[in-house]
Amino acid sequence: MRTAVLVEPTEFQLQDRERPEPGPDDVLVAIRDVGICGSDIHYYEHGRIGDYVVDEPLVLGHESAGEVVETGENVTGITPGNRVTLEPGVPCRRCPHCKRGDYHLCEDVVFMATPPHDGSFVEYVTWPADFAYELPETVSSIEGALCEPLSVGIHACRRGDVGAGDTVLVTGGGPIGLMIVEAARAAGATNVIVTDVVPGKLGFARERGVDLAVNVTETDLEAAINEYTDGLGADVVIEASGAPPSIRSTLDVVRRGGTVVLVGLASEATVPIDVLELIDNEIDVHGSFRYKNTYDVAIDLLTDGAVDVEGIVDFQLPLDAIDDAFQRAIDPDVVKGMITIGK
Ligand SMILES: NC(=O)C1=CN([C@@H]2O[C@H](COP(=O)(O)OP(=O)(O)OC[C@H]3O[C@@H](n4cnc5c(N)ncnc54)[C@H](O)[C@@H]3O)[C@@H](O)[C@H]2O)C=CC1
Ligand SMILES: CC(=O)[C@H](N)C(=O)O
Repeated sequence: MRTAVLVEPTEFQLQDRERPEPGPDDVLVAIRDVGICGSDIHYYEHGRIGDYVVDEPLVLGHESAGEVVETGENVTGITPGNRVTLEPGVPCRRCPHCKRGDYHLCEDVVFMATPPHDGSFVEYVTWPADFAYELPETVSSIEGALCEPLSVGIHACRRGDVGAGDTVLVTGGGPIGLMIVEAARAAGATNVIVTDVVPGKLGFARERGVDLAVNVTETDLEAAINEYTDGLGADVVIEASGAPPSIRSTLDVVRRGGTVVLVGLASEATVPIDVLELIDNEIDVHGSFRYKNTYDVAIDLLTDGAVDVEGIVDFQLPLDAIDDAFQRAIDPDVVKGMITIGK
């Protein structure tokens, strides 16, 4: 089967690998669509993300959907021919985190495209059947693949307890920021504001109907939010850029008693914050890591037409053109590239 392998930073090799056999609890999936995530681009360009180092050839890709072609003997409920989306992180199911329901915090998780585990830029993947979710006819394979970043958005909104009537500020208008916007609206937020530093990203966020888009290189964010909220501040601020100045600014723009959710992975390990400001204003600060129990919700939201994920896709290219696809995806104006396999 054709497999795109990152053999060195910025170098993919298309290899022919043996098709895997599903285990008794697995499904064998013919992969159709895979999104290119920011983490894939980071591994492609730099060969590492923090402590995760690509020191062996690695298959990237973890936002994937496809069609079941075979099932293991214990699998019920999914049959060949079903279209599915794959939740890319499979936990150990036995550790204290898994047992208390926080399976996304499992330290032994097998997460696609995170060294040393291969991902889904490949024709076939075997995956535990309970981490494969059937897609209804009305949900496309691309939408299925994008259940992954949408899940990041849903989880972040849950962490921020986003609810009806909230004013939500999302800092960073990349794919994750835009998925947070979708999830926040679906949760009932009535005012959604996005910041960025790239004019094209802000223009795109405006086209997608955000209530306010702020270029923080030109506009004082605190003043803009004060004006927009009559001096109150945003109910929930969800940081999705990872830029230290943006992380620092969250406490200046959240209302007293509000919530800050940190999603963006800071490019610096230490970002100073004013602890007294945090205490005096009784601000809740939450980290948000990946997601748990979001795939069914993501599919329901897509089925109901409550979110738009396909609209963030800039281009689709076949697996053979993966080099071109990554070169295009690096452009800061590009939001989401997709690889199409097996069509
Ligand atoms: N916590 C988690 O579970 C996850 C975290 N992430 C992280 O979330 C962040 C966003 O992911 P993507 O959207 O894929 O990344 P991205 O790099 O495509 O988007 C980030 C956006 O932030 C903008 N930006 C840069 N500096 C800014 C500033 N000072 N103020 C406002 N915007 C600024 C960029 O122009 C870009 O549009 C990344 O740090 C990524 O590593 C991604 C997935 C899961
Ligand atoms: C950090 C990422 O972008 C990636 N989606 C992951 O969850 O590891």
